[in-house]
Amino acid sequence: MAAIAAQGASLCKSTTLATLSSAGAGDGGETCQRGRLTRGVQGNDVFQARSAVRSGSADERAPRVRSLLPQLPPRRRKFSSQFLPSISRQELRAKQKSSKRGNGIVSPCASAEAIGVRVEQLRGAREALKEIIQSKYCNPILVRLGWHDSGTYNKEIQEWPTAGGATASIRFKPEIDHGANAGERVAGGPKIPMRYGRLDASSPEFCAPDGNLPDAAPPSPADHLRKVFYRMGLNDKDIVALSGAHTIGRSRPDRSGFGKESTKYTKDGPGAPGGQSWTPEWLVFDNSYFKEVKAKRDEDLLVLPTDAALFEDEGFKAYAEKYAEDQEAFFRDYAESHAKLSELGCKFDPPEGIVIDEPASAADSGFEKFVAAKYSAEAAKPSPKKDGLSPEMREKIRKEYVGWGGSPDEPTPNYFLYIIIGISVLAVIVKFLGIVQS
Ligand code: HEM
Repeated sequence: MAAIAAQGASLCKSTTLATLSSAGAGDGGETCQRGRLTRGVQGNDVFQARSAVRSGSADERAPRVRSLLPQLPPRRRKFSSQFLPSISRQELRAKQKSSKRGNGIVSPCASAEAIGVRVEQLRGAREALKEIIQSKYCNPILVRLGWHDSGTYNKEIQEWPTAGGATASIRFKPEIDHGANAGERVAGGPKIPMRYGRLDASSPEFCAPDGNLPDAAPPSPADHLRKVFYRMGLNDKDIVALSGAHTIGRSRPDRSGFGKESTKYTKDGPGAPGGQSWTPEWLVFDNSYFKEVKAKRDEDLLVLPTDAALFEDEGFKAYAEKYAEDQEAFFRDYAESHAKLSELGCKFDPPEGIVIDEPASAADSGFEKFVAAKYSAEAAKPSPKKDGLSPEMREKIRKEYVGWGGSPDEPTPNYFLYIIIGISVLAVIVKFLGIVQS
């Protein structure tokens, strides 16, 4: 998926973190599977990208490195430099020091312009990350990582980065140790409009409080989901659309406590085998999550209480039914909600952010206006009085009509027109006969 991993990127250095998201979402594969979320991503994407290019034999590495070389200035023909700002670490530290504000909040990065961030570098980073995802199947865990970073946001708190959100504070202890954080194929899916250049919170003092992320089995799942997502400023549509991210990935009992050790869909991997997925094709981003949760047809597929709530709560159901039936609608809404999620609590440098893709055409960017009533439980009931007739009366009339020789599959004949034509023909005949007699 073109931009699904954008969230995962948010733990990485601000300028490059969003590239993860745009690279596509897998499981941590061998590396990412091992435990807590950041063990999969190792702190930042620069590190990941470096190790990905360093991994494998020299023969395997050569084409990867070659493909990146043309984008690098000659003196920087080392892969890792690709992602680094074109100033020295000392200069960067000095800039960070001088950007300490009176209120104690640190602006951790010099301006994007000053550190020489270039759109080509970001694009190069994104391509490298796509390779990592393809070889490590780590798209699901990257999406989850980004979501867990963003999902701590509290809209009632005005101050950045204390409000939480996509500030990469998840890379610090204690946040990474919170219970909820235990734990190419490019996956397809919608293209998400991403902005890069998010600033990272600079120190552990900005870690979100524990307990901001949702529980998977709370006593009242729908109320709990609303409490958590409304705190972020998100709505029912966002809750349902974003839950659709479970169309990829697996749950593992040793991490979250949920899911089976292994199922017929996960016993052979790809990546580290085991866990329980929500869908059979758990590296493909499509709308199968909604179909499977609705059908509950297979014990090998996971349905958490919070997943089931999407088809039980009247407010959520309208959306869940729609997404089960219409993948395009799911993609449009998911892209919109994910873009929102990825910018919760964000500050950009430059303030308008950095866009590395051509703007989508007006037709592509227009999110369909969602009419919940069309899919609501009410709409599903037969409408009793549209034409003032009860369903029973309508059925009686239909039967009488069929009894007279009419067919329910044919339009009603236009008797009025036939009568007019008949009268006209008679009038002509009478007139004609009159002329002949006289
Ligand atoms: C609505 C409330 C949510 C609950 C209760 C929930 C719960 C969970 C749980 C229990 C797991 C299994 C973790 C493990 O054992 O490794 C999981 C995995 C996952 N979640 Fe969620 N989640 C929620 C929302 C979201 C959202 C909003 C997203 C993304 C936008 C998301 C993306 C994922 C992904 C991609 C995985 C798979 C990770 C992997 O394969 O390693 N989840 N979630």
